[in-house]
This record gives sequence, structure tokens and C-alpha cells, in this order.
Amino acid sequence: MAREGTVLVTGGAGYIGSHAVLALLDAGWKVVVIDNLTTGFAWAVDPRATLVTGNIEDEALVRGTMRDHGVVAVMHFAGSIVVPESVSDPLKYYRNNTVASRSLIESAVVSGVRHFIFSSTAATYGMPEVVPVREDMPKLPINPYGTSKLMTELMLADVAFAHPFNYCALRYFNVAGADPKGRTGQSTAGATHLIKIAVEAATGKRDHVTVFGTDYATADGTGVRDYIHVSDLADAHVKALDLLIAEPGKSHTLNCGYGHGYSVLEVLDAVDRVTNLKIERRMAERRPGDAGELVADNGAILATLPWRPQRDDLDTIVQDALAWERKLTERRG
Ligand SMILES: NC(=O)c1ccc[n+]([C@@H]2O[C@H](COP(=O)([O-])OP(=O)(O)OC[C@H]3O[C@@H](n4cnc5c(N)ncnc54)[C@H](O)[C@@H]3O)[C@@H](O)[C@H]2O)c1
Ligand SMILES: O=c1ccn([C@@H]2O[C@H](COP(=O)(O)OP(=O)(O)O[C@H]3O[C@H](CO)[C@H](O)[C@H](O)[C@H]3O)[C@@H](O)[C@H]2O)c(=O)[nH]1
Repeated sequence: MAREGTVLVTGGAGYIGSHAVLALLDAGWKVVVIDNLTTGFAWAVDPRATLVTGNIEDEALVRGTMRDHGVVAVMHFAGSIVVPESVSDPLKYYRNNTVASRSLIESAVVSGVRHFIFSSTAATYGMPEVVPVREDMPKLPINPYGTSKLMTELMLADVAFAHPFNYCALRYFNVAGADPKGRTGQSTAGATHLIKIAVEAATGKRDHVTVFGTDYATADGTGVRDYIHVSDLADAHVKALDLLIAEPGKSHTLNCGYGHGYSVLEVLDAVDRVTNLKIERRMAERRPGDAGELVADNGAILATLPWRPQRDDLDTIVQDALAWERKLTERRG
């Protein structure tokens, strides 16, 4: 079914954004992407979408794009995402995540764009005392990345109060996997995410995986996370957009996770199982700033959106991540 108007996807050349572009196109939306290609790739943008190369802080470019393409909603993925880098270079994160988002939100308001979906993060919770964590529990980020995202959530709430504008802040837990049809996946070099690192090891790009911390208060002592398949996450964005349009007076903040977690060792077991390999594991100290267990209470998203996970299975997530990693290896030769 064709939809009225165009969705602007910022960061649509990146990992999650490129999946959202596919989900929007598959749902009948027209799509324009703004991406400065710092960590994204032009080839990752489906050719049915228009790619505008530039910065979301460039007001003339953003407002011109909104006008020329008849943009009715923004999905805002553009940002900087490396937690340790945010600790060593906080001003980069407040600039590219908070200040740039302020500029983009203002461009939307000035251009009469009334719906906004924002990539937030479980990092806004910091080290939660209660797990699974619910949206109304304390937000006490422990790094500038989490703070930079929480500040954007706060701006959105104030803007939605003052203007004819509603938003959905989606707090992602651990995003992993790749498009099941093999059209896009996680492609940035220098990955820090566990499943990406493990499939890099499985395809010979690394000789081992380091396990950060074996003394957490979890069943096997390693960190537990709620891994969500990137295609399920992209689908949640399309459903959230439908809701924002259907109920213009309401905004939402929703956890995106499956509501159950896996330990680092369980993830590595899944990778061994799927690949039929025995990837070397090296036990190491905790990584600074890591929570022991981070799992979403996903009651709110299930109650709010007609969204039901389709790929809630660790082996499926690993299989899809691995298939993409193999494709990437062929592409790069
Ligand atoms: N990957 C995760 O596990 C995860 C978890 C929680 C939240 N998020 C959030 O999801 C969003 C997307 O993350 P990702 O994993 O796809 O990262 P990514 O680095 O693959 O994608 C970010 C994209 O934004 C672009 N970009 C960055 N700054 C820009 C700017 N100022 N103007 C225009 N384009 C810009 C980059 O070139 C890239 O294509 C981010 O906002 C991130 O904070 C990611
Ligand atoms: O080589 C590795 C990489 C990770 N881990 C462990 O695996 C788990 C997951 O780590 P990731 O780096 O894959 O993900 P994080 O949970 O640290 O971070 C993710 O969730 C955060 C929210 O808390 C942010 O949103 C961030 O962008 C996103 O990558 C953690 O226990 C971590 O210590 C290892 O043992 N070895």
C-alpha cells in the first residue's frame, strides 16, 4: 500500500538506519536519507530511496530536503555510538548527538514536520538496580553517550508540549543480526559489539573473542544482555510511525527488547553451534562501565504497538549476522 508523503531517515546509510529504510520501502513509504557517511556507506541505501549526502546540522540542506521531498515524518538514527569514545571525547557526543539533534528537531518544527522517531538507548538507564528495566525507572546514565541521548529525549518532550508535534523515543537494547534477505547488515570496521566480533572471529578476521568479566552476579558470571534482531527493530519503527500519525496528540517512550537475556558465554555457544567451530575464548577483566545485566521490560511496546517479534531466537540472530559477515568478506575481497 502506497503511503502519503515521504519519511526522512537520518543516518539511513548506517547499520540500523539502512534496515529501517528497507522496512519503510517494503511498507509503501517514499524515503529520503540524509547521511554524512562518517560511519555509513552509500551502497547500504536501497536505490529506491534518495540519498542526500550531508550533515543533519546543515539547516539549509535539511529544510530544503524536507520541503522538496514533502517530508511528513523523521526517523532520526544519525549519531555517534561508541561508548568508550564518548568518555574520552564527550564534546563530540554532545555535539553530534545532542546539539545536532536540537538543530534537526528545530528544522522539523519550522518545516511543519509533525512526527519524529528517535533512536534512544538502554544506556539512558545506566546501571539499573532492577532488571528487567521499565521505562519509568530511574535514568542515570554512566557515560556521555547515554547522557547525550537522554538530553535529546528531554528536548523532544518539551517540543511536543509546545508545538503540533509528537514523537516516539525508542530505547534500543542490544541490536544484532542482519536483514534476512541479505540486503544490508552491520558493516562498520572496528566493531565493539559482541555478536559482530564473534562472527568476525568465525570468518577468520580475528583469532579469538575476549570475554570481559567472569565475576558478575549472573548465572555463569558473564554479562547478560537482551539481544534484539535488527529487522524486528526496524519493523517497530514502521509501527510506531503509524501510531504517531493515527494519534497525533500522543508521544511515547518505549523499550525495544525481547524481555529476556543471554550471557556472553551463551552467545559464544550459539556462534559455535551455528558455525560448527570452536572459537577461542579468552577470559579477561570487566570492561569499565559495563553493567552486569541489562534486560528490557517490553510490556509497554507490546501494549502500545501491534508489534510482535518475528526473529526472537539467538541462533537466528547469529545465523543472519554470520551470513552478512560472509557477504561482507566477499565484497571486500
Ligand atoms: N547499534 C546499537 O546497538 C544501538 C543501540 C542503541 C541505540 N543505537 C542508536 O541507533 C542509531 C543508529 O546506530 P547504528 O548502530 O546504526 O550506527 P551507525 O554508525 O551504523 O549509523 C549512524 C549513521 O549516522 C550517520 N551520521 C552520524 N552523524 C551524522 C550527522 N551529523 N549527519 C548526518 N549523518 C550522520 C553515519 O554516517 C551513519 O551512517 C544511533 O543513533 C545509535 O545511538 C544503536
Ligand atoms: O568483545 C567483547 C564485546 C562485548 N563483550 C560483552 O558482551 C556484552 C555486550 O556488549 P556489547 O559491546 O555488544 O554491547 P553493550 O551492552 O556494551 O552496548 C550496547 O548497549 C548499550 C546500552 O547499554 C548501548 O546502546 C550501545 O550502543 C550498545 O552497543 C557485554 O557484557 C560485554 O562486556 C565481551 O565480553 N567481549
